Amino acid sequence: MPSLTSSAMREEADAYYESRASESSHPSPSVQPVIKPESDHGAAPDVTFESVARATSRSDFIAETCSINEGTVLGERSTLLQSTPLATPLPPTRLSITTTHGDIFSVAPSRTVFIHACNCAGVWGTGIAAEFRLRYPKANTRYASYCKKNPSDAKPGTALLIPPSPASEQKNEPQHYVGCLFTSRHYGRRKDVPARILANTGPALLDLLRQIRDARNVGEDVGELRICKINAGKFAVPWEDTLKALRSLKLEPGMESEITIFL
Ligand SMILES: Nc1ncnc2c1ncn2[C@@H]1O[C@H](COP(=O)(O)OP(=O)(O)OC[C@H]2O[C@H](OP(=O)(O)O)[C@H](O)[C@@H]2O)[C@@H](O)[C@H]1O
Repeated sequence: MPSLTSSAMREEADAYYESRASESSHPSPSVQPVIKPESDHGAAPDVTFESVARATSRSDFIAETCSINEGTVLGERSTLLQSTPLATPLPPTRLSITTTHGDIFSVAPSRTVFIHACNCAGVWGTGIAAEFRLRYPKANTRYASYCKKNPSDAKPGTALLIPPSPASEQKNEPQHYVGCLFTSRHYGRRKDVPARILANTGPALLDLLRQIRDARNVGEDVGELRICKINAGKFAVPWEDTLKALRSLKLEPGMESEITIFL
């Protein structure tokens, strides 16, 4: 395969990435190829179309380009990499899910976020919600008053991130967050139908991830995310359906992507 000129290669690279972007659900990177015009730095890098085709992202392409040109444009390599932010990998756009068995509350590091499905009526009645009520009474009070005082905010498809209580800090107890996903308006016999609960689940988790991102952005130390088999008990939604909804979630930039499900 003959070598391409840098402008021809830029066109090949653009065409290649445009076709990849249309095949994939990942957003197309808003970056430009790093190869400079020949006039910028003398001889064009000796890059073939195979190096473009081998690369799976533009940053791979840069790495590939640099390694191919070791010895010939090595002096320029550092300039290229320093002058461009392109080597940063694309942020994950899907949840990275780890599953484990056991008690969600066992041996949890400080700052862990425990996530469960909630109704919008302010009641942690039975199931794992009752366990939350006993373990985190202050969080229960906060959740109940949020639902009562802000009925227009506590809507299905939203979430509430409850920070650790200051009292737990004073008593030197573990500092835990509670993440409430409002997946059904009511509970018991008035709970929403499974299809509605499922439709609320993705937006509720995204809202929680937004709140976590915002808290971290102002310097809060929000730790790992743990979630139970939400919706699968009292809400009577088949677990596989909820898992599918979690897997298909599209994350926004800066959102936490790692989550552990306790089965
Ligand atoms: N320690 C533990 N570690 C790990 N997993 C644990 C566990 N303990 C239980 N689980 C599992 O956690 C899943 C969720 O099952 P749940 O039935 O609780 O919740 P859900 O999400 O279906 O429903 C929400 C409504 O439940 C309540 O409703 P009430 O108010 O009583 O009307 C709330 O208030 C909401 O409204 C089930 O797989 C359990 O095996």
